Amino acid sequence: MPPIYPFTAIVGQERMKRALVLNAVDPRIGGVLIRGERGTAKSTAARALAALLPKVKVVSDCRFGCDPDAPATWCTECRERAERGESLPVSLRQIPFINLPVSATEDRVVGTLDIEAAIQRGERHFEPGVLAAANRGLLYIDEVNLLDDHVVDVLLDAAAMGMNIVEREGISFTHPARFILVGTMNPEEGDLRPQLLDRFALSVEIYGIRDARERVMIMERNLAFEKDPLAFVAHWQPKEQELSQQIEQARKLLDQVTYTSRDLLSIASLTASLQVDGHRPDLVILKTARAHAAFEGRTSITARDIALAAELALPHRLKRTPFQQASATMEELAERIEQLQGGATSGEPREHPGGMEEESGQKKT
Ligand SMILES: Nc1ncnc2c1ncn2[C@@H]1O[C@H](COP(=O)(O)OP(=O)(O)OP(=O)(O)O)[C@@H](O)[C@H]1O
Repeated sequence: MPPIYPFTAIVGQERMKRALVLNAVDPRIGGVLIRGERGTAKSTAARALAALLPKVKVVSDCRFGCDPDAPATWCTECRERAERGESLPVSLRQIPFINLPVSATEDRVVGTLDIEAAIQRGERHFEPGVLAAANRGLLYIDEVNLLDDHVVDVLLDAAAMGMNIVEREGISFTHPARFILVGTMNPEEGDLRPQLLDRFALSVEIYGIRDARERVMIMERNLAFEKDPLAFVAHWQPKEQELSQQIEQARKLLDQVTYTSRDLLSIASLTASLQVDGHRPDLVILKTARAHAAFEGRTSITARDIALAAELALPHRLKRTPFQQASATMEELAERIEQLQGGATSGEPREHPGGMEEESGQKKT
């Protein structure tokens, strides 16, 4: 594999980096949509993140990279092998980075069942698609707004469920499809339908950096990388290692992160006052705030975690009137949340267990 430009060598673009890292801490957050200018390190950051993430344990000869420690998520083939009493070989694998082409069809994404083989020979043949290749990795969809709406719908459904179920003529095949979803788009080339927009958990608006010194730094680093990629990668390796370990620690801590009823009330008051649609944003803010607390090595969330999460979860969900600016700044959001924290005095805060599933009825995917 050719050397990859390191994540930690990307200059600025902190909000995009934060959204990506928090999805890596908890892929159940549900992905990030990066909207904005070309040439702003979107694909560089996504590819670099996949390269630095810790290796994962897989069933070595499984086409879907099933997790040997999570039998409930196994594909149809691993399940059948286990039922036959076969022991499944285990190895470590680098997480895959999958780039979805904009011309992708539904079959290419979900995979195909060979019905003729089933009818003529009684055999089940499943040709894996992009969802299989992306399992436990990072799925990058460049120009998601130009992809067929139905394909986006199928992708987002699988991402939310964490599995891909293909059914045809009474035959079905299931495999896990848990991945970090990263979509990008240039709004000048058309927007996503609001229904699809809302199903991306987080969003980030990205612009070219205006500061001349930072632009110089971008040139210098890219020239150094082009001149001697291996030396450049080696130079950044300690920082990459540090971030990788921080993400790994955060993943372990995540289920222990608690929140109080006051935190929930802060989130609810914020989303209610901004009149966002539905309840998805509330859940996304909570999950993201927990991932941020875990990333900083804490086991309870603070108003700042909620503010940082809201900054990522709300921009694409704020309703615009013709005369309104949709982008609430970080400071405005933080101010709102701090006010809400101060005002939420009804009853004593109650500790909740780390898992939000009990509270929201949401299942881990
Ligand atoms: N902030 C940055 N720090 C370091 N390098 C950067 C930065 N922004 C852009 N670059 C460099 O600029 C080039 C273009 O970046 P990249 O291909 O990631 O852009 P992109 O946002 O994915 O654009 P497109 O949508 O056109 O593919 C790369 O060589 C990348 O390393």
